[in-house]
Amino acid sequence: MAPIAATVEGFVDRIVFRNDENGYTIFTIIQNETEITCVGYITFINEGEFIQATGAFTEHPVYGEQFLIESYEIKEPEDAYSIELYLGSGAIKGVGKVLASRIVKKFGDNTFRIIIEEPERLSEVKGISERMAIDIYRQFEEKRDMRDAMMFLQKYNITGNLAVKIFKEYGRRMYDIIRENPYKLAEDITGIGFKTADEIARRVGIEPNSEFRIKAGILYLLMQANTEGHVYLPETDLIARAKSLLLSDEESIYRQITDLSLEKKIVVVDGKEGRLIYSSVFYYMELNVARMLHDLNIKYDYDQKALSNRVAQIEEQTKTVLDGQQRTAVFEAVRNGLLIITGGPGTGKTTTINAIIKVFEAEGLDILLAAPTGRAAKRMSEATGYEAKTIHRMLELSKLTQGEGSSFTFERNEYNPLEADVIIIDEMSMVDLGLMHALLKAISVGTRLILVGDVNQLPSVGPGNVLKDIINSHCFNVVMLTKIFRQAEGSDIIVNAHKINAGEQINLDNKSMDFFMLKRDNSAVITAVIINLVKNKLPKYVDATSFDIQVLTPMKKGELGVERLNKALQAALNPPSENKKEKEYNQNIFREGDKVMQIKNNYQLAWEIKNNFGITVQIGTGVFNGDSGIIKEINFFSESLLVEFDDNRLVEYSFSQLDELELAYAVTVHKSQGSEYPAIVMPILDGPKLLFNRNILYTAVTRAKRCVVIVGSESMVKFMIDNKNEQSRYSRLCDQIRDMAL
Ligand SMILES: Nc1ncnc2c1ncn2[C@@H]1O[C@H](COP(=O)(O)OP(=O)(O)OP(=O)(O)O)[C@@H](O)[C@H]1O
Repeated sequence: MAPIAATVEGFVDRIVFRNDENGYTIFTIIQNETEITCVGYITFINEGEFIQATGAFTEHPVYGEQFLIESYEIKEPEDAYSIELYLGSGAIKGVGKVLASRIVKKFGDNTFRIIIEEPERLSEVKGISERMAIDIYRQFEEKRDMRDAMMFLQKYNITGNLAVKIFKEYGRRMYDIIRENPYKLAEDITGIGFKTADEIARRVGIEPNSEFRIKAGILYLLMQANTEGHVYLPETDLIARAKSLLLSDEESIYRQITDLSLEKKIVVVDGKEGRLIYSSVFYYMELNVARMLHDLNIKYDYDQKALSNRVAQIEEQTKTVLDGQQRTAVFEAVRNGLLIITGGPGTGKTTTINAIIKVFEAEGLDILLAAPTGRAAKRMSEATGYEAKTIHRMLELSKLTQGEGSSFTFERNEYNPLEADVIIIDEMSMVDLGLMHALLKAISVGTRLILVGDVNQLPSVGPGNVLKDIINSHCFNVVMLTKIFRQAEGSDIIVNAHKINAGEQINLDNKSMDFFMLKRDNSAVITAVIINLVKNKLPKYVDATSFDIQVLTPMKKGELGVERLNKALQAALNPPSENKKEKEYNQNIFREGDKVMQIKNNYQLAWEIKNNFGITVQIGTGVFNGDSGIIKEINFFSESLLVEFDDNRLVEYSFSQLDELELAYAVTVHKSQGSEYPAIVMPILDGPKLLFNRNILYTAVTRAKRCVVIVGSESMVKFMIDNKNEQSRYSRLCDQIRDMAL
C-alpha cells in the first residue's frame, strides 16, 4: 500500500542521528504527548525547536514506524517548556540542563526576548556572569544567523557542510556576495567550483557577460588545466576554452585577462610560441622550485681516498661490487648538495641508495628517507631497512583549521625546516610541482637532497613534469643507471620493460615464464578471458589472491575501460549475496567485500588502526589518490561505509563522500603509478591513439613483480611500442631552471 501523505508537528525531543555532510537527520518529536520518529534532510535543527512537517509514515523493518519528511518549517521555541528543552539541549555551549531550567524559571515565556533584547539580565540568574550572559547572546545570534543562512542557501541547492562552510567564511556578508558576485565562492571555498557558482549566478540573475563571470571562468579553466597536469595554458588555448565555456566574445575575454593580471591573480609571460597564462600561485611555485633547486646545489669538499676506502668497505660488507655508474652516484652524492639518480627497473637504484646511506651514516650524518605514496614509502623502508615516510608525513601535514575546507599546511616549511643532513626521495616521477615546492621549502641550504626515480614512468598525477624537467635542464648533476642487474633466470618482465622503453619490439611468442600475450580480437571475449585469469588461473600461478592481481587498462570509458571491466569483475569476484550489504551511488554498486580505490587526495579523512581486540591503537588523517582497500562494512543507519586500506587502516566514508571512491578491480595505468602487484593483466585492443603509447605500456609492465599478461591485439602492442606520442604537459620548470643558471 502506498504511504499516505500526512502532516506532523511538535517539539524536537531528541536528535538520534545527524549526518552533517548532507543534513540527514533522525529525531523524535512530541506531538500531543506521543513520540514520533522523523527522518529527513534538515538543514539545521536543535532539540527544543518546533517543527511542522509534511511527508508520510512508513514502516522501517528494524526501527518500526517512521515519518519520512518531504518538506518542513521550523519555528523558534516559544513557550517556557520548549525554551528550556532548547537551551538545555547542548545547543548553547556552557548551558546545561540545570542552568537552562534556572533561566527559564526566572524569565518564563519571556526568556527568548530577554536573551535577544536584554541579554545582560541573564546574569541575574545564579551561576551566570555578565560575560557568560553576553556569550549566550552571541551564540544564540550565531545560531539564528546560521539557520537563516542555511535556509537562504537551500534555495540555491547548497546544503549541509558546504552551506556551513560558506556561512563560516563570510558570516552575514554572505548575502551580498551571493547577490553580487557568487563567483567569489568558487575562489574562496573548496567544494564550490565554477559550475556551481555559475548556476547560483544564473538564479540570482547575473549577466552572462559580466566581468565577474568571465574572470571566474578564466580562473576556473586554469585550475581545470592544473587537474589535467598542466602548470599554465598558452593564451590561444585558454581563449578557445573560455569561448566554449562562457560563450563570450574574444574581446571581453582578452579584457578580463588583462584585468586579472593587473589584480595579480594571473601571470602572463612571453613564451617562444606566444603568451602563456599562469594562475599566480603556480607561476611562483614553478619559479621558486627553480630557485630553491639552484640554492641547494652547492659543492662540498671531500677526501677522495677516504671515500674510496669507505665504499670498498661497504662493498665488502654488502657483498656487492658497485658498477661504475653506481659508484659515480655515491661520489656525486657526497660532492653535491643536489643529485638526481635515475634508471629503469632493476638498474640498482635501491642498491645505490643503500650504499649512499651507509656512507653518510658512517660520517654520523642525519638521514631522512621519503617517497610520495604510502606504498612507495613502505617499499623503500623494506628495501633499505631504514624508516621511510611519505613526503606528506615527513613534512608534518598539519590539521586543518576550522572553516578552511580541505586546504592544509605543512608544519615543516621555510620557518621550521627539516632537521637533516641528507634527504633521499624515491619514486620522484610521482612528485608534482606543488609537493616539490612544499618539500624544497622545508629543506635548508646545507642539507643534501638526493632525488631518485625512473624518468620514463608516466608523470605525476598532479601538475608538472618535475623529474623530467629537472633532468632536461642539464643544470644539475644527474647519474643515469643503465645497466640491468636484476635479470632473474627465465624472467622477461624487466628485459621487456627496458626494450619497450627503448622502442624495441618484444617477443610475444609465449615462450616466456612470466610475460604472456593472449591474442583475442573481441572485447567480450577479452573480458571473459581476463575474468578467468584473475579468478582461476593467475592466483595459483603467482601464489596470490584474486584481489592482489591487478587489471590495468589505459582507458576509463569503452568496452575495455575501467568502468565496464569493474562491473564485470565485480560480478565475477564479489557477486551479490544475501550476506553482503550494498549501496548504490552514481550508478555504481558498492558491495561489502569489494575492492575499492580512493581517487583523490583527502588530507582530512581520518583513519584508525585497531588491534585484535578491536581497540584503536593508532589514529591519523589522510587518504591519498591511488590508495586501495576493501569494503568491510556498509551501515545504513549511520549512512556510512567502512574501508580497510593497506596496513589495516580503517576509514569511514559517509555516503555523501562516495564520490571519492571507485571500484578498483580494474584501474587506469595512470592510477597504478607507484604501486606494484604480483601480477598484472592488461587488455589491449583499440582506443584513442594518444592513450596507446610507449609510456603507458612501460608503466603498466613495470608494475608487475611476477607476471604480465596482455590480452588482445598483438599489432596494437607493437603500435604502442612505436608510439612515442605522450600527452604533452605545459610546464616551464626546465626553462626557469635554465634561465636562472644564466
Ligand atoms: N652492482 C651490482 N652487482 C650485483 N648485483 C646488483 C648490483 N646492483 C644491483 N644489483 C642487484 O640487482 C637487483 C636490482 O637492484 P635494485 O633493487 O637496487 O634495483 P632498482 O633499480 O631499485 O630496481 P626496482 O626499481 O625494480 O626496484 C637486486 O637484486 C640487486 O641486488
